Amino acid sequence: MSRHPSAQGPSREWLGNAVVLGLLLAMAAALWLWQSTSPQFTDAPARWWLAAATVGVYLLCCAALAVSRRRALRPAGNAADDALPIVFASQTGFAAQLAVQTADTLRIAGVQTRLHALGDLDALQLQGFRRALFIVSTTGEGDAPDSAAGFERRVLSRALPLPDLRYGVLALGDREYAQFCGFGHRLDAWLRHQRALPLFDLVEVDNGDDGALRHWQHHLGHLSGNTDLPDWQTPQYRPWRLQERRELNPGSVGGAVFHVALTPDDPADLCWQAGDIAEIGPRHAPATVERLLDAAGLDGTRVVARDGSSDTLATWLSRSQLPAPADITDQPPHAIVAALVPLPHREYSIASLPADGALHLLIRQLRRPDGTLGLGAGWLTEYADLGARIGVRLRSNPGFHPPPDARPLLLIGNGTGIAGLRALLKARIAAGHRRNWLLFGERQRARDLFYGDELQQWERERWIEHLDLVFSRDQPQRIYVQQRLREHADRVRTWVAQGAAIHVCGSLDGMAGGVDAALRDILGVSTLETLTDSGRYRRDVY
Ligand SMILES: Cc1cc2nc3c(=O)[nH]c(=O)nc-3n(C[C@H](O)[C@H](O)[C@H](O)COP(=O)(O)O)c2cc1C
Repeated sequence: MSRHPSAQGPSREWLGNAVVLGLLLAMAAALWLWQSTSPQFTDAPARWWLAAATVGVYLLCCAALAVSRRRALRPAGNAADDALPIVFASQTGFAAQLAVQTADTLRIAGVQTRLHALGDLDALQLQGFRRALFIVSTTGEGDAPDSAAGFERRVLSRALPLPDLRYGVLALGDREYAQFCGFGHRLDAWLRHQRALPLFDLVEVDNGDDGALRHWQHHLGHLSGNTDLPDWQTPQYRPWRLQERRELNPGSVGGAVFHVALTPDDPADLCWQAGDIAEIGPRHAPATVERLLDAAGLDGTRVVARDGSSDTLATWLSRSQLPAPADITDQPPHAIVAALVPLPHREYSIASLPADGALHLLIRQLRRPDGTLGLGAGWLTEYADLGARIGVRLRSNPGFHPPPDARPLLLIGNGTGIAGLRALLKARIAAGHRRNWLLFGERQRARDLFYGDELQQWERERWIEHLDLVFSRDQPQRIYVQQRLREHADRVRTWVAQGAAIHVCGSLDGMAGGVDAALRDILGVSTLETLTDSGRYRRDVY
């Protein structure tokens, strides 16, 4: 429902005006009587009652005007308006351009949006938002863009409770500057301080990096419920091979989870750090492509060139959004390939180190409502044959790299989140750092303890000082990592006092929020904010 005046209809406006006019006439009559010499108004009590009634009517008019003005000023993005506000602050235009691109992407996914310049917003509008995306750059030496400097002075300098707001921040910057994404981080910290809840963690973009922008798109996909939208910029995949695939949890009540190992054609591609992300180019099942080719009466073995590379028509189709058979039936293969849109990438936390000689991924098979497998899981866990070529691009994720020193490290996660934590543990062991505490949750110990032998061996060899495993369904009452964290509140405080960093990897829904709330209660809001600001509390949650 819109709050625009025209949508309320002229009759309400006329009625309102008529009421105000009536009240004004009543006041005029009262004032005339006040001055009158008529006997019933010459005695003092009657005159004072009349005066009080007149003042009361006047105050009522003022209050009605204030309420109607407040309503008229309320922004388009309030609870009554479903359009998702996309708020941007740009110095040289890139953030503004990405705001438009974000709005276009969400529109394709069926989400209505509304663009706002941050500098034009006021506190009242912000309080009206239930969800919002912020796309902001940093200029000068960590400054807000000029157009948003006033907003920072007016709004960010004060408290403004925003407990009903859920938000995401895309922070543009350049790592060459000392205060990388400084304004984005200040905005994010302020929003968190006002008790707004992040939809996902802040995404930093270094110098327009395509990979970070694809990560933002990945979040837009989840936000809109459509994860199959084309990438803004297709990754430059490198050729890797599927070397190993193993189901880790047969019989689990959850979705099947696979350990997948990939090896590069070029050994120089074995180059990443613990905490980094692999972007994978998914493909359709061969049977799906064959059905399309049969229906369109086409020969899939025809070789076609595009953008300097050659492949069969079937291979081109397997990497692309599939057209309807009728749209390609009488088309020449080169015209079909020229019109194809590449499938979007899929992201996975890397579970190994280059020293392992392979990229290890942990992938849960997720199914769409119609029962078919999702794009990435389908390709990597079911359709690709061993030895098949897999397109991979590695993305640095500095926000989740291990601490550079021997400080204690508290690793918390659930489900496939163990992937990123395993890489961090391997890096800690390689560096000789023993003060590691792993707190991991899944459903049943007998089925879902991924990499259990390895973890227990690390514990025996004292590479893991504390190994806390929490299985939600192994006892009548459900327990999760956040409860176990609370049980160990004293140890958490001791470790943090000793300089520990905290890394969280796994589900955004449930786990990450629960752990965040537990840490707030255990350490206090201001300590947790300090840990976040100093990079000692880091998350890779999805
Ligand atoms: C004069 C100038 C100062 C900048 N200062 C910073 C800075 O302090 N920190 C940072 O992370 N990026 C800094 N940047 C990089 C910008 O944030 C980055 O180029 C961004 O993509 C610009 O987005 P915009 O076009 O929306 O303003 C600076 C860029 C310029 C031109």
